[in-house]
Amino acid sequence: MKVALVQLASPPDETAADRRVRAGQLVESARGAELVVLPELWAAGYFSFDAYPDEAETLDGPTVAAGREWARGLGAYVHLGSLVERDAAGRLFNTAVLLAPDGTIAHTYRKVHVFGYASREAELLTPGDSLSVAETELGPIGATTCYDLRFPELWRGLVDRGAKTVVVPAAWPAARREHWRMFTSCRAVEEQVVVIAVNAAGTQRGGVELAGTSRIVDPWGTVLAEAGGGEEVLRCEIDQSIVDTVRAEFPVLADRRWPVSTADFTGAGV
Ligand SMILES: O=C(O)CCC(=O)C(=O)O
Repeated sequence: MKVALVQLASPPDETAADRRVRAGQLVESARGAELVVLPELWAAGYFSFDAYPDEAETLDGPTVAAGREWARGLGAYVHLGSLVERDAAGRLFNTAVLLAPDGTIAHTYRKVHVFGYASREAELLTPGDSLSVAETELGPIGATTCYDLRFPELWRGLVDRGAKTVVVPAAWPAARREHWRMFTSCRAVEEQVVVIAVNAAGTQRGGVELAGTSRIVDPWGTVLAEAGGGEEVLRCEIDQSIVDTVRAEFPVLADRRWPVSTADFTGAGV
């Protein structure tokens, strides 16, 4: 699978409309990739919390409309990262969208673990309550977003639903870059999946510096590609057979004992 990670910046002095145009140019430069992935809430800018209500859109809004065109134009899957979605009841979500090469929506995922540390996301957005694995021509792709990296039970839920690749759009600050590296590697090894983690770059509202460092990690823990700190398009070709090979040779998932047999863990202990 040929992938391109669009590690986009969301400078506070750029409008969302201008950013969509610029993002489209970067996406176009990824021609030849079968899957193109963008970061979390890049149109509004993750740290532009005051802008969430104004930039919120439905799945018929300008960001998904642009993504449909990109997907059709490239003949590729486009994972739009995520956008501030407004539902019919007026609630706001951090929603990831995967578009198929014909421009149709392959799946959506509303971020479950909204973030509240030095962030107003948890105050402004409603958490999602379901997991999603899309069956695609590129294999089963599971959805997570940013902070979800710290919750392994969500990842195990994706693996139990068949995920072999997991995409992680993010707006992860540079202050915790080593956590980002550690969790993306850890989840890949622990869940025996390919992790495609695409972070934002640059400095956002409030002077928050993003880590960049988008990366692809295989289930053996090998880092197949890693970006620098600035805006860039990172390309990589992934041999997806690595997932079945690693799972067969080192059958950690098959060796699970809980919750397969919880009775084993009900003893009094020491
Ligand atoms: O967990 C972290 O350190 C960063 C999480 C985050 O920035 C997010 O979920 O948007």
